[in-house]
Amino acid sequence: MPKVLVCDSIDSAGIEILSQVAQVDIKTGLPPEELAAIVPEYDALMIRSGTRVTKEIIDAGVQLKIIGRAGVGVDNVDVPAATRKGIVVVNSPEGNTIAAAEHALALMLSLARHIPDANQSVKSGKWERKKFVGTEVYKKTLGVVGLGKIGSHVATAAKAMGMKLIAFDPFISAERADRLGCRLVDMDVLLQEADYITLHIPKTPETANIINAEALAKMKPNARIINCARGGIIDEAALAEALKNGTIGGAALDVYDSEPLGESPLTELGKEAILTPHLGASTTEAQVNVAVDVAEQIRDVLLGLPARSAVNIPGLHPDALEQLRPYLQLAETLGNLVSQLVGGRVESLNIRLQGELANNQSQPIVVAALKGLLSRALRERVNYVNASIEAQERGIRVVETRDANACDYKGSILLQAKGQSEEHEITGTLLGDGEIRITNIDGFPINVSPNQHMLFTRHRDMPGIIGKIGSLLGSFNVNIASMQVGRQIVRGDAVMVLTIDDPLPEGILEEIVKVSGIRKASTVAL
Ligand SMILES: NC(=O)C1=CN([C@@H]2O[C@H](COP(=O)(O)OP(=O)(O)OC[C@H]3O[C@@H](n4cnc5c(N)ncnc54)[C@H](O)[C@@H]3O)[C@@H](O)[C@H]2O)C=CC1
Ligand SMILES: O=C(O)C(=O)COP(=O)(O)O
Repeated sequence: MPKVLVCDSIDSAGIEILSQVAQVDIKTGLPPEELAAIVPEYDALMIRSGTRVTKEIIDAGVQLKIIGRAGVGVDNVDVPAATRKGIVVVNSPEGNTIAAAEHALALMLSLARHIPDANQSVKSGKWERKKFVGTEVYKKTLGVVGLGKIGSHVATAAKAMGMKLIAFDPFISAERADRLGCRLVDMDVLLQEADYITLHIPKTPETANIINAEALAKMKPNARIINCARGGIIDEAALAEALKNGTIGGAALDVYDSEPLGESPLTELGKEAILTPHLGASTTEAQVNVAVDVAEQIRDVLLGLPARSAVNIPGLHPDALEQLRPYLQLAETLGNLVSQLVGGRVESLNIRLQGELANNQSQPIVVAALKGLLSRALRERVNYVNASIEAQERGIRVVETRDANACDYKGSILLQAKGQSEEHEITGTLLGDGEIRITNIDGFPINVSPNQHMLFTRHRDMPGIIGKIGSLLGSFNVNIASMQVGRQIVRGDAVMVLTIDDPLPEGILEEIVKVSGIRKASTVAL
């Protein structure tokens, strides 16, 4: 039974799903050295933001197949290191959207009405109505940085409260912003015009410290900023200084550069700063959503099925993936076949998607073909996660073309692989029942259902040659399952594909090429 290590607090609904297919160990709050010591036993890790999955942990995780992040941000996982090792990283892109958006809104209103400090004051026996006079958000301008899932929900709710909306997000269209009632502006305009700024961007090298001393200096003196996205997007020292100096009016933070926050100038501030301990996703509903979403994906991957929200595999909607799955198998088989025909190192691969496939998303098909191409050299070490990187590192030039008018079949894939001394081309399609058919080899039409053991020959089309090969195989006790010949012109060049029941015995290939008219023979094993 596979083993899953749950490293952070996960809702029991997720644990139940995992327990159906795996032994589940729950060990939260492990120091990195202890995690590194036990990770070799595990097939899967399930984490939240509390665990850092570094390259060291990934290297130690020799059995790891999947890392599941029960939430959105995967900045605590070394995704490139996982990809390099062929480990799938999945998250739950939508499970906590509402929770995070509502927390940002709660923080905005808390800043506007000083709720945390007023609550503290009443609990300490005081009645300070004058001290806690607030401001309305109605008709104020909210600047949304990052108009993705969470930012959009915040924008919709803020619109309903009568706020004016501006947004900065270089990756979304003005039409989408328009539909949300937002005016897209550049960052400087947003900093200068907003009364409230709310951050909903991932932490990346571009967004690190995007709110620094210079940005804070551009904000209105009474402006307030909310960070419910990631620590490190705001320069915390510069923010503490700006709040102390009155450069800006207030800040509410849920996330920090280093968590738990510990000693920080932020904790010494008054009612102008509101701090929560990374609670954005901490609602009962969101925790059930993310736990179920990620546990299902871990279960599926452990059962050999694809994950719906892998961050390091070409993404496809599950329905689209289901539709494409037979073609992925076809591409992988053709990749494997063509690499064996080429023999040595493949230097370039041309992938042509034909017929109805030409209008499809090609990336998963390309990855599948590369997986097949590399499987002879890398065996089970290559998978859908690392095939592209492995191909890139081996210097394989990949060219992708499309031909919607190639209409011999509904959809077909042509692979053309070039090695140092040989170049081969193979086309395949799917029959109605999803069965794979090879329809062309090196320009010769053929109709072969690929088999575990095959023999390919290139020969001159002349009387007697097929019989000679048949008797030769018979003399080595090789049973032929099927035989197909393809030629372009009578008595010209031809190809022959034999599917056989067992691997060819040693020495027989040498005998086959001695037969008059045979130019070349090679075996292929799937
Ligand atoms: N506090 C908490 O507990 C939670 C925090 N989060 C964090 O919230 C953030 C946003 O999450 P989602 O809305 O689900 O992500 P999303 O991917 O739907 O949206 C992110 C948006 O940021 C935009 N963006 C990326 N780089 C940008 C840049 N340099 N400048 C401006 N915009 C940029 C993207 O175009 C996208 O529209 C993530 O960092 C996530 O980790 C998410 C859930 C809970
Ligand atoms: O989903 C996210 O990105 C979050 O930040 C939530 O973090 P958490 O799962 O609550 O540790």
